[in-house]
Amino acid sequence: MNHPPHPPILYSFPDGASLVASLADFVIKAQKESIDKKGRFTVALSGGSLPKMLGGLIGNPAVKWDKWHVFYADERVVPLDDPDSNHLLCTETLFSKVSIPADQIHTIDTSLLDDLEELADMYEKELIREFAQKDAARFPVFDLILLGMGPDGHTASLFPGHALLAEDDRWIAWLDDSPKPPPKRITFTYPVINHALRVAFVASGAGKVDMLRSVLDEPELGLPSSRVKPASPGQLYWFVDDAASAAVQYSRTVFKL
Ligand SMILES: O=C1O[C@H](COP(=O)(O)O)[C@@H](O)[C@H](O)[C@H]1O
Repeated sequence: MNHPPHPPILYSFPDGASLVASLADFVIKAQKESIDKKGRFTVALSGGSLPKMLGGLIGNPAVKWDKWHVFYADERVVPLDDPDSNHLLCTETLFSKVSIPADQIHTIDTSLLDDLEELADMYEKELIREFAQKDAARFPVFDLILLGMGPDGHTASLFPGHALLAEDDRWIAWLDDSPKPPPKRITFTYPVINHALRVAFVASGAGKVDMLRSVLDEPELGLPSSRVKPASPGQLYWFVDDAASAAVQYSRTVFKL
């Protein structure tokens, strides 16, 4: 049975290098716990600035890439070789440099279907195949979901004021009116995000300073990133740099493994 969410844990680092290194340590620890328990590590990635923040994992012998099962928290519905594709970005930044078995990278294959609803259904069925029988849960329980936060407070493809913020049934949703281009997108819903064991936001730079303060200090605004509240035993983490957290009042923690 799930319980109310624990408060988020905020880790703020003086520079990008220490953020990248500590995020790698955190992911490796999560990976080890998951593999020790279940023999695999299920992780969802975002696009935007997130993939390059995983650079500390590349070439690290502690990472068991063959045990990784990778999904997308969201995807832009463009050809897979389009510069806007989250899959292309993750492939160029990470997958091409590590050895995750190809059938364990769960792409949202935008070339297969034109209809957004069918595409969302197809990906939902893929998640159901991977999780439902194994975990017998109403919603999948990811070991780790890695999210970014846009300057407007959006996360995955869940945007301020959008009707999808209220979606409480589907695992995967679609939209054709994203305020940030490209307009057509596929996204995890909150029930999926909030059932994960660990959710980690990664945000850096002064461009995020106002939004990070609003998300952490003014949850009553209901911004999309504030609505990420994994139910206990799940835990929400924020990995940020001091430039992004400069205006935050929320209590700080120095990350040490
Ligand atoms: O459009 C998107 O934006 C968010 C945030 O991107 P960032 O560059 O500000 O980190 C990203 O997490 C999401 O995957 C992407 O589709």
